[in-house]
Amino acid sequence: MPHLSTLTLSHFRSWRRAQLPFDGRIVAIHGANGAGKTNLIEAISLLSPGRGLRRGSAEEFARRPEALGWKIAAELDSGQELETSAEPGASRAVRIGGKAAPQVALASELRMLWLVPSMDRLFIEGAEGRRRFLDRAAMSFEPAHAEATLAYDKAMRERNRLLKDMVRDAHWYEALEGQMAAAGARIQAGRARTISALMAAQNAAETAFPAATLSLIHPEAGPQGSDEGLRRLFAEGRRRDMAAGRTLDGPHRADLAAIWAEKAMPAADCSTGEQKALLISLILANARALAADGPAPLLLLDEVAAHLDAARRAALYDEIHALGAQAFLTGTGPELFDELGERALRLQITEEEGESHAHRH
Ligand SMILES: Nc1ncnc2c1ncn2[C@@H]1O[C@H](COP(=O)(O)OP(=O)(O)OP(=O)(O)O)[C@@H](O)[C@H]1O
Repeated sequence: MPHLSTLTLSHFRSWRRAQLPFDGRIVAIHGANGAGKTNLIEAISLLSPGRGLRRGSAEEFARRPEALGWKIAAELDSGQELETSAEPGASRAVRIGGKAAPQVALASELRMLWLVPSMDRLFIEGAEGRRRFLDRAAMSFEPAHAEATLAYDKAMRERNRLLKDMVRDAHWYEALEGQMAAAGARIQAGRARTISALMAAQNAAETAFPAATLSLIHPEAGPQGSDEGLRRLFAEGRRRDMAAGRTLDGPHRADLAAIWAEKAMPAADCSTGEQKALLISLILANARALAADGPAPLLLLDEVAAHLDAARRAALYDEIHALGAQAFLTGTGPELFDELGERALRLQITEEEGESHAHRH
């Protein structure tokens, strides 16, 4: 399975400089609050396209107070080298094998899934987070999903500008709506395939985690799936959209509905611990589905262990180990990782005078 064999951090958040070797085993990271554990796995998350697991900006990542340029470099077991960095005031750049590359190209090098504490409220908060969660899963299966969402958003922003400027001329809209419909239909198809793949992977597995029944829903009924249907939806919505000054309906309003299958309970009504178990279940299902026809993804699981009782924790570790995935797990105390035994490499993170350090033991 592909894994990181070395990670080098330079001036990234609380990390001034570090070079960390890994061996493909699970990495159990412990340390006090604020030591820099999340910063470490956030750095790894930036080896995939996007803004990382905390959705930060290139500027925020720069180590304060110096605010020099930052850099993250990794060597994979295949020998491939990935690097991402940003100079002060510039956006982040990517190099693959020493050559400048677009950010989206990272998705073809490494597949990565993560679970972070801010996702604990995923089922309770607005649709945007769930949509992003689903789209990230879709991208993990098909990197081209990212391009479709970028194309859709770009055309929609231009359409919204016309709407705000009260442009009435239909032909200005037709080209943009055509682009939105084509990209939107691809997005919706990718989402539908992802939902089927996740549910199939949950149902096929022997797992300690609950299965969720998933569906794609929309705030309004309308043709949301096909190129032609979407074209009609946008054309018919023009007058109403103009009054609102933006595109009111379309794939950008879709939502992921989740139900705890066995209890027929909507996820939002499940307990905090149950919601966490559902999320873990979805991430594991995603990882299993990926591993079924390709390499297992990297897993970044921030403070997941602390929320689970000992039996569920042991089950999680067994399932990750069975996947063969290189997983990075964080927690405040080393005892949270006892059940992993020899299956994990252990890193303690400490912080001194605002600088994080890693100690292997
Ligand atoms: N740009 C930055 N420059 C320097 N330090 C930073 C920067 N951004 C965040 N920090 C510091 O990093 C620390 C937070 O690190 P991190 O979020 O990794 O903690 P953690 O070990 O995961 O802790 P917890 O267990 O509380 O989640 C804070 O002390 C914060 O001040």
